Amino acid sequence: MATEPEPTLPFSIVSVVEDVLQKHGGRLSDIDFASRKAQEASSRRNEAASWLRNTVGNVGGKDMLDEPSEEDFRNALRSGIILCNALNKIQPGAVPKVVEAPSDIDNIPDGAALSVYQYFENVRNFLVTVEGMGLPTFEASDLEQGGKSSRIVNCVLALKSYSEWKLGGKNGLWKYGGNPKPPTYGKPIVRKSSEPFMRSLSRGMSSGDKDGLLNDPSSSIDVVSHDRNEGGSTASLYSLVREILHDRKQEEIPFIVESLLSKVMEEFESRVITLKQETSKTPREDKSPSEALNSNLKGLSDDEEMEENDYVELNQKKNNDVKYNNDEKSNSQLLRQQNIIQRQSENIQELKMIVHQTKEGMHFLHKKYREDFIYLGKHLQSLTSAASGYQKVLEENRKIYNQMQDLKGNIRVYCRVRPLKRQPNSHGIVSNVEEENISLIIPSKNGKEVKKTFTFNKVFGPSATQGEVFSDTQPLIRSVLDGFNVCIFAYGQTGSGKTHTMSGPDNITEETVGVNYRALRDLFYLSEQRKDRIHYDIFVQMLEIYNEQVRDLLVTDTSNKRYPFFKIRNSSQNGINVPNANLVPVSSSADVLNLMNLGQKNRAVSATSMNDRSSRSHSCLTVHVQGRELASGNNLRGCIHLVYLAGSERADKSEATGDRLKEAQHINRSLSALGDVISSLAQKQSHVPYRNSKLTQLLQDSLGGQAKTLMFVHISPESEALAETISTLKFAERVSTVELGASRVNKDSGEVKVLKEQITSLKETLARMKDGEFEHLKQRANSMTDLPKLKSLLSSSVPTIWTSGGRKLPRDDSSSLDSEDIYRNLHAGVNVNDDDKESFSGSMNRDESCDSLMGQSEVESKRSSSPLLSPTYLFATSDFDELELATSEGSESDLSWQSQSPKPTAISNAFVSRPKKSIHLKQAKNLTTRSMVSSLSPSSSRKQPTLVSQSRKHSGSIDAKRRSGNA
Ligand SMILES: Nc1ncnc2c1ncn2[C@@H]1O[C@H](COP(=O)(O)OP(=O)(O)OP(=O)(O)O)[C@@H](O)[C@H]1O
Repeated sequence: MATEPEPTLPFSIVSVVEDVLQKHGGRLSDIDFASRKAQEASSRRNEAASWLRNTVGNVGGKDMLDEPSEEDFRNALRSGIILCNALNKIQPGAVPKVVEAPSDIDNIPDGAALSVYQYFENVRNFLVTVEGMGLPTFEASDLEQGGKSSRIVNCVLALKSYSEWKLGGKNGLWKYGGNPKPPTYGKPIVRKSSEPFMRSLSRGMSSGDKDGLLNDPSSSIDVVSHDRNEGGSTASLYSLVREILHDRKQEEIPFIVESLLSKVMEEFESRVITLKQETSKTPREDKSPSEALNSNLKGLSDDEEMEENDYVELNQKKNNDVKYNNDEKSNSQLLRQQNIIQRQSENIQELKMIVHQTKEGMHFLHKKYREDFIYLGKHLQSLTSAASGYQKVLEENRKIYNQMQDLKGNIRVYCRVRPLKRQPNSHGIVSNVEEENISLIIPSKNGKEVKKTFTFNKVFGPSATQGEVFSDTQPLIRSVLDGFNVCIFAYGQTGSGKTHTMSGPDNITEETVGVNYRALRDLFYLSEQRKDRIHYDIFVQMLEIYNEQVRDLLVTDTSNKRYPFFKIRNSSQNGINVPNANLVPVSSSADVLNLMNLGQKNRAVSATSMNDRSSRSHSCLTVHVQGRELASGNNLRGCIHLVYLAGSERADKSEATGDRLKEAQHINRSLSALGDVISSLAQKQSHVPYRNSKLTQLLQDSLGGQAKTLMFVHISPESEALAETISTLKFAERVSTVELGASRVNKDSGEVKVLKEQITSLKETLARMKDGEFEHLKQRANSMTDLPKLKSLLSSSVPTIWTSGGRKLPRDDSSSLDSEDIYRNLHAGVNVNDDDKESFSGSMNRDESCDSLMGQSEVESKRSSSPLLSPTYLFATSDFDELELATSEGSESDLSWQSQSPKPTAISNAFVSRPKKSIHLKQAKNLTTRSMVSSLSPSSSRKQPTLVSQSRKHSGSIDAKRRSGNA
C-alpha cells in the first residue's frame, strides 16, 4: 500500500529550537529552582500519597491526605505500617508480620514517638524487603523530623512503578531504570539520576559523536536527530545549549531542558498552525498569474463580442503565464486553463460561424436591397413616364377637347324663344322649333303668310328648361379651366328673356337657376376636382359700359353718384384689361352671386316703355381664373365673360328721345361694332376692329384667337315684336352660319356652285358699270373665269385700292386682295351722290338695330361713302322679300331708303335671279350670308384657285341652271 509522502515543512526543527533558545535562553537562567524544586517535591509527594491511599486505604482510621505536607507525609509513614501494607499489597507476604498500631491510636499525639519496637520492626522489614527488590530505599531516620522526605517519596514512587509494572502482567526482574517515558510533557522527568543524561550530553558535545546521544534510549530529547543532517545549524545549536547550561547545577538541567522543550513544542505548534492558516487562505487571496488569466478568460467567455485580436493577445499572455507556472500545481491550473481555452476556442469558432452567417445574411440582404432598389427605380421610372404620359394624355385630351369645341365653332349661337305672353290681340309668330331651326310665320302685304326659317347651332323652344339650355354651355366652362377665354353673350330685344336665361326668374330655384350660376358652380366644382393637379386662384370683376364709358359695378361706396370711368388696357400681361376696377377674389359660386347682386344694384337701370327692367347698358361679369400646375409649375390663365348686352329694340318703338335716344344710339353702335368684330373673326381677317367700341375693346381677349364665344339670342314670339325678332335672328344667323360655313367649305360641294354664281354676279355688275376706265376690264372680265387672273389684272390697273374699312392700300399690298376686295373696291370707286348719303343717314335712325346687327361701324364716316357696306344693304341682298315684309311695319323711310338704294337692288337682282327654294334653306342661308360677309372682308386668297378650279368643273351645269332660270 502506497503511503502518502509527508508534506515537507517550510521550516526546520533546528531552526525552531534555535529560535526558542535565543528567545528564552536568557530567561531560563532566572528560573527559581528552589520553588520549582519544592513544587516538584510537593507534586511527587502528592503522587506518592495518592498511590498509598489508593493502595492501602484507611489505616488506623485515618486516610492519607490528598496533598500532605512533608511533615504530614513523614508522620503518616513513621510507623511503617502503611509502607508494609502497601508492599504486601504489591507482593503479598513480603513482610510476614506487620506490627499494627494500638487501638487507641487516636489518643496518641501525632508527633509522639512510637514504641521503639514498632518503629524498628516495621520500618526495618520494609526497608530490607524493598532493598531486596532492588528498589530505592531511604534511611529510617528520614522518617524523623529533619529527614529527607524526598528519599521516602522516591521509594514510594518506585514501589508504585513496580506495582504498575507488575499489574501490567510483567514478570521477572523489574528494574527501576526500565521506565522509558515520562508520563506527560507537563510533568517533570523523573530520573533516578541525571548523570547518565548529562554524561551522554557531555559526551556528544565534546566528541561530536552524535551516535552517542542517539544511542541513549533513555534520552527523550531526540529533536536533534531530525537535524543531524543540518551540520552548520546543529553546531550552532550545540553551542547555544552549552552556553545556556554550562553554569547550571546538575539538578537544574532537567528543568531547564524541560522548559526548553516545552517552549520548542509551543513554538513548533504555533508555526504549524500559522503554516496551515497560510496554506488555507493562499488559494483565495494570492492568485497566481495563471489563475488571474483563468478568471479573465472566464469573463471573456461570457463576452460574445470578444474580438479575435484580443483573444490572440490573451492567448500569448496565457502562454507566457504557462511558462511561468511549471510546477505540478501550475500544471493542473494549466490543464484547467487549457480546458477553458478550448471552450473559448469553441465559442470563438461558434461566434465566427455566426459572424460568417451574419455577413452572408447581410450580403444577401444588401444584394436583395440593391435589386429591390433597382426594381423600384425602374418602377419609379415607369411611373414617372406614366405620370408624364398621363400629363401628356391630359394635355392631348385638353387639346382634342378644345379642338372638338373648335370644330363646333369658336362662335356658337343658340336661339331661345320666350313663352308667348298672354296679351289681348297678341298671337305668336313662331310656327315651328326644331333642333337647329326656328320657323316664323310672316304676314305679307297681300295677306299671304310666308314661312321663314332660321338655322342656328341650337334652338330652344319656349318649353326648354334652364338645364337643357345650360347643357351645351357646360363644355365651355371646362375650357376656361384649361386656360381658354370664353365669352357668353345674352343678346336680344328687351323683354325677350336675357335675364331669365342668364340669371333665372325672380323666384330662383334649383331648377330655374340660370346659366350664370350653373357655369360658376361647374367652374368651382371642376377646380376642386383638379386641386391635386392644379391650384386655381379665381377673381371676379363686374363692369358696365354705359354710353361708351366703363364703370366698376363692384364699388361698395355708392354715396358718390359720379362713378369713376376706367380706361381699358389690352396690353396687360395678366389678362385683366381694366386693372383699376375692383378685382375680388372668390372661392365659391355663392361669393360670385353676392358680387353679382351688388353689381346689379349698382347697374344703371331705367324704365322704358317696353320693359320696366330694361337695362340701357351692357354689363359684363368676368371671372378670371389663374391656375398653376403643381407637377410642372406651368401657369395657365383663362377667363369667362358673362355679358348682358343692352336691349336691341328699335329707337322708334321705345319712343326714345333725348338721353334715351343717345343711349340707344350708343347701344346700337356698340352692338354694331360687336357684329363687325365677329364678322372679321369669322373671316379670319388680319385686322379685327376691336377698338371701335368699348364693348369689343373690353372683350378683345375673349373674342377671336383661341377664345370661344357663345351667344344666346333671345326672341319674343309676339307678333308685335316681329321686326325686332327678324332683325335679331338675321344677325344671329349670320354670325352662326358664317362660322359654320367656314368650317364646311371642304365638305359641301354645293358651295362651289354658289361661288360660281358669285363670279357670274361680278361679271354682271361689271357689265353694268358705266365708267369708261373699267369698260375694257368689264369686257375682259366677262371672258374670264379665273379669279387670280382677274385679280392680277385689277391690281395692275387700279392705282388706289380701298379696303372695306376705308383704308387706302398701297399698290404692293394689292396682292393680298381677293376677288371680294376687288369687287368691293370696284364699288368703292363708284361715285355716290349726296342723296345716297342722306338716305343712308336716315336709314340708320330708322333701323338702328339692323345697322348694329350687320356689323359695319368701323368708321362711321366711311359708311356713307360706301352704301355697299351697309348692313341694311346686306340683308336686303339675301332675302329681300322677307326683309321687306319684316320692316313693312316700320316707317316709310325704311322702305323708301331701300327702294332708293340702287346698288343693293342691283346686287339683289343678281341673287333674285337664282331660284330661292332650289337650295336647302339652311345651306342657302349659309351660302348667301357668306357671300354677303365676303363682301365685307377679304377671304383667304389661297382657297380661290381651288374654288375656281371646282367652278370650272361644274361650269357646265351652272350655265345650264342659269339658262333654265332665265327661261
Ligand atoms: N324662357 C322663359 N320662360 C318663362 N318666362 C320667361 C322666359 N324668358 C323670359 N321670361 C319672362 O319674360 C320676362 C322678361 O324677361 P327678361 O327680364 O329676362 O328679359 P330681358 O331680355 O332681360 O329684358 P331687359 O333687356 O329689359 O332686361 C320676365 O318676366 C321673364 O320671367
